[in-house]
Amino acid sequence: MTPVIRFYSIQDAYGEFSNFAPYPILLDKKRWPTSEHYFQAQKFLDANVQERIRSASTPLLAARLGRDRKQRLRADWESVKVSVMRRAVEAKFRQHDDLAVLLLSTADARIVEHTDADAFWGDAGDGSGRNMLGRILMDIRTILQTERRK
Ligand SMILES: Nc1nc(O)c(N)c(N[C@@H]2O[C@H](COP(=O)(O)O)[C@@H](O)[C@H]2O)n1
Repeated sequence: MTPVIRFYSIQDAYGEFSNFAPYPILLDKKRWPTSEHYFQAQKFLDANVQERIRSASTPLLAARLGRDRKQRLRADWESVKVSVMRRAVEAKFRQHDDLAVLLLSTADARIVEHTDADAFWGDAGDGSGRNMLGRILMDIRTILQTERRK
């Protein structure tokens, strides 16, 4: 049977896979404290709002700012959010080799963001969620496996 790796809290096993884990990334010529900061900031086209989110002191605060609907969400967000997440997560694993090694160590395990707080990026707690973050992680793992086999 395929093993399953469930992650969520950054304090627990495989917490490094969470976007809240403290692994800065360089993207769009800027340094982002976490992939969560980058993802949340891309919801907005206003450079000032993006900058406020980039400067947030914690990923939780960045997420709160990104979820604040007083700010106007970019019109195409629903159609671009998965590719934005993929870009952020790929940057994180390419820019931190220790993370790439950890991801590769999971071999062919199914990776699941396990939380009842999120039915899109996570599994909704009962497996009914889409687990999009887990899927992105597994896609990036496949790319890294292929590259490192060459
Ligand atoms: N720590 C945490 N708390 C929540 O309430 C969550 N929903 C998640 N999931 C992560 O949230 C990010 C997406 O946020 P949006 O709801 O799209 O603004 C993404 O990083 C999920 O992995 N995490």
